[in-house]
Amino acid sequence: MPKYLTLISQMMQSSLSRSRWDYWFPGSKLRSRLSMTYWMLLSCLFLFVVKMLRSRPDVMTVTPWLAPIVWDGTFDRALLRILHPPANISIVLAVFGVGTYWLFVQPFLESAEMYFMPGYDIMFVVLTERKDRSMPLIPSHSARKVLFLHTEKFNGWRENAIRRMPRLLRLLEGNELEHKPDYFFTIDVDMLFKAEVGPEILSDLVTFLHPGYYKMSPDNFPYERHSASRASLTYTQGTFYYGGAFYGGHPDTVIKMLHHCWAALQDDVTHGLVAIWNEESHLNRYLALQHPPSLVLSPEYCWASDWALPPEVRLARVLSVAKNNAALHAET
Ligand SMILES: CC(=O)N[C@H]1[C@@H](OP(=O)(O)OP(=O)(O)OC[C@H]2O[C@@H](n3ccc(=O)[nH]c3=O)[C@H](O)[C@@H]2O)O[C@H](CO)[C@H](O)[C@@H]1O
Ligand SMILES: [Mn+2]
Repeated sequence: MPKYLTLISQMMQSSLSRSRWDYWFPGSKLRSRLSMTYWMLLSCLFLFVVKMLRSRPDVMTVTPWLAPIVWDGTFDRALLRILHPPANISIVLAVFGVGTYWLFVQPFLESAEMYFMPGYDIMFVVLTERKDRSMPLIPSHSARKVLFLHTEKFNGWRENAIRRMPRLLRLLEGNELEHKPDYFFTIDVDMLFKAEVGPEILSDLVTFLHPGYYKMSPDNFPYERHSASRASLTYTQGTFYYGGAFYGGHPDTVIKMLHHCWAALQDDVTHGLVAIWNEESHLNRYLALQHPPSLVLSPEYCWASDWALPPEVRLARVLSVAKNNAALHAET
């Protein structure tokens, strides 16, 4: 065979030989559909990131792992309502009103009734040791339900705060709820909703930037620094400091996080250790190393009521109430 014919035959064979792509996805139609979907998804992600970055150039709106950081002006509620149709989504918001913290329950529920996820199917779960729970709570015309559940009162503020984790696990894994909600959130009770908190918070694992540390560099974060603790993070680890007051997401994801953090916290206790910010320190380590949040709320979602608003915080959607800790904790 002449040399040039051998060359042509070799070229044809090599073009016909199956590439790795052909091997996994035989059939050209499927192949082209997959590659089209891939490019469409990639372009959507690119457009999304560009839009997020341009919407609020004064603040960080996307984490290094591409999770949105929700600031006023970064989302379109009408669009989000289409993506998360209120008719199809059930949400539980759980709060603890144990001991002296009972006094926060009424104003908290009134504000939540007004501003927490208007239009959605909401069940408020209030966990308390009190038998007498009589108060107006939320207006009787409200479509929202309040479920009171018993929880144990422990000795002292710290114990009551950390014991929320195992109690929430029991709530989510047991049969106290009629059915598992689509989303589950928990929040400190010493809070007031001041403006709408809507579908922009719906995601797999949600937490918020602590208002005291969002402008600081990670080496100034109050992470647990003692290497013996299971909450510890080194000075080169972690990107953000998250508050422990408000978190949630899909129930199964929250359950996984609670199991991990509660086991780590108990392990610390058996070694005589208490992390610097209790369960908040364990949450921070989990979110920094094990499972980065899929959505991060800006400090708009937990601002302190006695702090002035800096220009980047256009509004406080949720305010933590100024409280007299000495008096509150003395009686609890
Ligand atoms: C804004 C923020 O990020 N707050 C966190 C912070 O302190 P805080 O000072 O905000 O904690 P806190 O006193 O509000 O306690 C946390 C919550 O536990 C409940 N509670 C606590 C004690 C008690 O006797 N009865 C009772 O019901 C109540 O719902 C309260 O809101 O650090 C705590 C460390 O443990 C928690 O991580 C809080 O979520
Ligand atoms: Mn609080």
